[in-house]
Amino acid sequence: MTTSRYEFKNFTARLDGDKPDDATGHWIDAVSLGFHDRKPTDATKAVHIRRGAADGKTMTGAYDTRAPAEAMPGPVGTFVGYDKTLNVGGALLPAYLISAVTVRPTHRRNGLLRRMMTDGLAGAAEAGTPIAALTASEGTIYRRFGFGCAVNKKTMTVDTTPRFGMLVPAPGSVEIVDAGKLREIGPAVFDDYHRVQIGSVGRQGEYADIISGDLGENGEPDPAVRAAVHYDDAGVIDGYVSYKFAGWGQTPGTIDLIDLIALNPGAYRGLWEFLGSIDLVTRIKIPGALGDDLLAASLVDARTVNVTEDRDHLWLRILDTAACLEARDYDADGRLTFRVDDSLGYAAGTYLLEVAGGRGTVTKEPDDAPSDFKLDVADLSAIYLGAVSPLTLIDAGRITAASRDVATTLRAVFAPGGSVWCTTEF
Ligand SMILES: CC(=O)SCCNC(=O)CCNC(=O)[C@H](O)C(C)(C)COP(=O)(O)OP(=O)(O)OC[C@H]1O[C@@H](n2cnc3c(N)ncnc32)[C@H](O)[C@@H]1OP(=O)(O)O
Repeated sequence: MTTSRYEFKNFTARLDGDKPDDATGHWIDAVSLGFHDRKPTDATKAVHIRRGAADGKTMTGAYDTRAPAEAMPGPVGTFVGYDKTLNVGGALLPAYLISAVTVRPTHRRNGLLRRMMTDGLAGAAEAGTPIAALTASEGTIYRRFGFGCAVNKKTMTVDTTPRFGMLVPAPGSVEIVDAGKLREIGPAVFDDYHRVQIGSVGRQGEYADIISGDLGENGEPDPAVRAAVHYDDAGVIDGYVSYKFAGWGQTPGTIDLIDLIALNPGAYRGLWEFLGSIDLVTRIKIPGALGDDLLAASLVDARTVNVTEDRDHLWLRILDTAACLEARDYDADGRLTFRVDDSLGYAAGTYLLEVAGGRGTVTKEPDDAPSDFKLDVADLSAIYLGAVSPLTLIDAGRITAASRDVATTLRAVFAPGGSVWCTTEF
């Protein structure tokens, strides 16, 4: 495996007048090829470039220096990295987000992903970013780079026939608003939500366009997008929903949820009460639902909620063990020593975590110091937010614990202070 025939270039997306410049246009074509999407028009590419400008994305392209003249122009490998924040419970931690990873089928398994990933992680570590994050197209790719799945998501359908109803009426009220209003309301509500929701990842600028219907799947505005907001008892907006009728061709009548953000459980229940009240529709499809079953617990008939898929969503990769462990809050005190393996080196070592009064202090110990746990950085990353129980990973043979006592202490110390959920797709 060699990457010597390839040239790697980093750049930011650029427009040349109304069109993407050649490098950017070809790079976007390569990404659409990799994900089997339709080739976007120059106008669509320009919309995405303008909308994404504020996210500070660095695009990487891998170019074949031996490409024949007939070959599709542009990179044969693509990769994007940019900086956002991750709510780790008690803090918004700077996070390096990775996305748009593709390698052309004719160049796969030559080490291009490995090269782009290791370069990207090296840059993030050098910049002092303590953690990296991604969502994966397949579950088998990223563990080798130190990523562990920390948050799952559920795809659900909800039956809103008369069986649907809340056990306890929600507080506040709901109003339908013009979807365009979400362009301002949406990001403001999300910012408040991001500050309190463990597992939440800061969103790309394009979200404002998507939830307001300004940017549909084909890059054009989507007039089918509708919106409602929830007001608390004091009349303050504390949640919104963006949704779309799936069309008269669908039986039963169906609404596809685009986004639902609620700052508290009352707003969440209120928005669901509203969705359940929409006439001519008896099914709501949700692409990524709260993992803790709040909806089912709120309903008269929990069987109206059908989980059609429950799978990995947010993958994390700790780059700085001490910074990550000291950043989050803890609900239980404890004194635990971890021996962390990391094939790329960043998080490796033996660390003592001492938790008192909700805060953790980390001391780096000699590598051969005795430890309570031996684990790979992928598994430390998986249990970090608390949604994945360390006991499960111990039983799976992924974490070695010195005793059951230290294992139960670890579970108590790492238990999250609330639900852990990530609604950001990236
Ligand atoms: C964050 C995201 O963007 S997720 C989207 C990922 N992209 C896609 O799914 C699009 C379609 N697939 C592709 O474009 C490519 O097949 C990629 C990007 C997944 C892999 O790119 P490649 O250049 O072939 O990977 P590369 O040769 O660097 O392989 C690196 C390692 O990953 C392994 N690997 C690569 N792809 C896969 C896979 N699909 N499943 C399991 N292992 C894989 C390789 O075996 C290799 O293992 P090793 O180094 O431990 O021996």
